[in-house]
Amino acid sequence: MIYTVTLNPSIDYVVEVQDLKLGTLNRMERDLKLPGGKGINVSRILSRLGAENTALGFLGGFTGSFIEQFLNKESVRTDFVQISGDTRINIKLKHGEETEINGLGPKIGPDESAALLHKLSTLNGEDIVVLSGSVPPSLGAGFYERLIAVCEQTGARFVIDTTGEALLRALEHRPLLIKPNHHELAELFGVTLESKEDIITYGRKLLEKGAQHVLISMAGEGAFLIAGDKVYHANVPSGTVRNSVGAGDSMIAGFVGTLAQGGDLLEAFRTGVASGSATAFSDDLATGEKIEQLKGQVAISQWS
Ligand SMILES: Nc1ncnc2c1ncn2[C@@H]1O[C@H](COP(=O)(O)OP(=O)(O)OP(=O)(O)O)[C@@H](O)[C@H]1O
Ligand SMILES: O=P(O)(O)OC[C@@]1(O)O[C@H](CO)[C@@H](O)[C@@H]1O
Repeated sequence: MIYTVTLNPSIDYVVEVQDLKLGTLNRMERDLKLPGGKGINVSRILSRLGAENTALGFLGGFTGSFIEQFLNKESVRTDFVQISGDTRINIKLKHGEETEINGLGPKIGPDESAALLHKLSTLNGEDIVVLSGSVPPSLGAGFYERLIAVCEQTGARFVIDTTGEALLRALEHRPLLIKPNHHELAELFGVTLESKEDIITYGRKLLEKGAQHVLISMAGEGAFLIAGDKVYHANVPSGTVRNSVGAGDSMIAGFVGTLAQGGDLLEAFRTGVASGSATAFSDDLATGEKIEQLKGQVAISQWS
């Protein structure tokens, strides 16, 4: 079974304003309220791909109830720790370009964090845990390390989608997958990546530091998968980008869901890319049908 962990879920309040003017009243053309947070997005796509999963993390208040009900209506299984604070609301403002304003997130108390660690301690070696997204400030920057330690005790494999020090510290624990985009990869090493060869050189370093598979997404410019001594490249399908929120999460879901269902590495890569693009071409996250449709447009070749 796959478990996703979203420490800091959100309602994503998607607001479309045609001609945004700061310092005055603007009226919305359209708005949309969606359950958000990276692990939750992974869970929604996994369910659409038929991959059994449970969404874990913290939810509280009226915003938390909205998310739980929405997920349950989509038949996403949930087992969140209920907290006393209100789950945050993140604003996704579409005004020709996309501007995001993400909340800090509620305070998580010691009993609440202990309850999540306890849930994870019941997993086993058959399970995969996807750890995604920001950590609420009250949990402290090292909280992912505590979750990884529990995964290691149970034998569950883990995927981590975070940035900076937290990602680097996770590598020695041999994550099944990490998925930086090329900008995050450059930031991790404090370098400028001038060419595809540079991207591969630094991607390989993440493998050397412990990651089992490294996916490097480059938005509309394709993606690399680095595994063992092989590097594969995928093109991305063409289409009209409507929304980039959750494209990376969809890619992770497509990859991990395929592996968990017994698919091979290249099929996982293909499904990952198709899932990311299918979300980029949709208002909400991708549907299973759209992902299937796009898979045929993803060509994978061995790069080196
Ligand atoms: N312009 C695009 N055209 C086609 N596919 C895209 C485009 N942008 C994103 N995607 C798809 O989504 C995947 C992930 O995109 P990206 O590299 O932007 O990751 P990310 O930065 O983690 O995404 P997010 O916007 O969710 O943070 C890509 O590999 C690709 O499959
Ligand atoms: O603040 P974080 O946890 O870094 O990111 C949260 C978030 O921006 O990521 C998801 C898209 O990947 C959205 O659903 C959500 O609003």
